[in-house]
Amino acid sequence: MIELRLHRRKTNFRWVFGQSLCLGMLRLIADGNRRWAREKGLSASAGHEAGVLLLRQLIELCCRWGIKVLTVFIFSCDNWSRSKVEINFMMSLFERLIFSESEVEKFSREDIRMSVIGDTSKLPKPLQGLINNAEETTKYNSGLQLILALN
Ligand SMILES: CC(C)=CCC/C(C)=C/CC/C(C)=C/COP(=O)(O)OP(=O)(O)O
Repeated sequence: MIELRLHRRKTNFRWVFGQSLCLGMLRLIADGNRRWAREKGLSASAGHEAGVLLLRQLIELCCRWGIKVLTVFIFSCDNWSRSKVEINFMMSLFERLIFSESEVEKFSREDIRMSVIGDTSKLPKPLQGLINNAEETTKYNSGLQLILALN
């Protein structure tokens, strides 16, 4: 299994995907959203939003390259120490861009099975509901297994 910290400038995606294709699984740790935004003179929120869009592209690539299991660590316990505003923004991103019904429908059309690992009990209740719905809706899909590690 390949594990890397996802840093836009340092990651050789071609190499990573080549290796992962052989092994069928890839494990990523989201990192550097704020640094990337700062370098571009953007806000942390813009960095997180770009991070989620990058995640969507990675998922597409994994489907295309035939990777069977993609695990992404998108929120760690340490992240709770950030400001309330930033945490709320990250939670709203997860709700809107990953677990909303319309996004889950898209994942399902691509035959992606979604699962969440980690302690979800501290997440906002609406997000918990969306996660349950995503797991339930996609549980019989047999393409890419997308595992999102939260908290
Ligand atoms: C695959 C991918 C990129 C997904 C992004 C999903 C997302 C919005 C996660 C939010 C929390 C997080 C751990 C961001 C990582 O960058 P950071 O805020 O720790 O940035 P820093 O390392 O520059 O401080």
